[in-house]
Amino acid sequence: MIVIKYLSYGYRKGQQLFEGLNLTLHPGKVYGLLGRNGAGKSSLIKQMAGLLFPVHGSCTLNGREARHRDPDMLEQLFFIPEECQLPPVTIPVFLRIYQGFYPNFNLHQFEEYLRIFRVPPDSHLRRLSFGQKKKVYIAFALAANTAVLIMDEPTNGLDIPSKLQFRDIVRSAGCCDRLTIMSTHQVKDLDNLIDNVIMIDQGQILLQADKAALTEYFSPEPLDLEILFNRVIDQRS
Ligand SMILES: Nc1ncnc2c1ncn2[C@@H]1O[C@H](COP(=O)(O)OP(=O)(O)OP(=O)(O)O)[C@@H](O)[C@H]1O
Repeated sequence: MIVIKYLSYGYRKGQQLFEGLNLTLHPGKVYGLLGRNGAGKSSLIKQMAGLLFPVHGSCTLNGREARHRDPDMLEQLFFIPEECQLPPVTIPVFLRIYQGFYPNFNLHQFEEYLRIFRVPPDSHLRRLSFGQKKKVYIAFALAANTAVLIMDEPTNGLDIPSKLQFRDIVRSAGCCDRLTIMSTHQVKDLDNLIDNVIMIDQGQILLQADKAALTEYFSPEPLDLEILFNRVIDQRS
């Protein structure tokens, strides 16, 4: 569970991005963090990953302060940044170095995800394109089977077929108690993966709701997250 309580944060003194933010995320759910460019999505999920620290308030992962980045917490947390930096080694060497950090890592799953993404498993990471590197990172992250998986704009840099493969892989990797949160400003890319929607703008949470509840609310009209998102944002402008 991720619990954010009264979190305030700003990059510069006197300029608050978040002020008194509260949010609780539960295991077993896939959260979509939606917001336009500059809304604060990356900053919020970096707080969850312990990469930015609250000025006031707290952010805890399963009861531990994220900012402490305890080894016990880190082996159950995977964060995929928007731009993935990977060491200049082959995939087998990468695996030898990193898989030991994740006790639930599953090699068979990793190989299967690479196969679906069409990345040769013996590739040298230095020779892969931006999108191919991102696929290796995503495959590794899902195969790590951590309790918490945080992805920042995971579909950025993926071409259209790869976005479909991404959706298939995330769906097939879904396990009952993993908490997944994905940020995006491209709502359509993640629409049918998400089961809870969080919309933020200018550092504030505009809406948090289960997609099932939203679907029922909008029934008999089909729920279109992109239209809802634009409507919520328009009301603020
Ligand atoms: N390192 C930084 N130093 C100063 N300001 C920053 C820094 N990183 C982000 N910001 C500012 O914080 C605000 C939120 O940025 P953030 O990257 O969290 O937004 P975002 O919703 O992830 O945007 P995008 O969709 O473009 O990735 C923006 O106004 C941005 O200019």
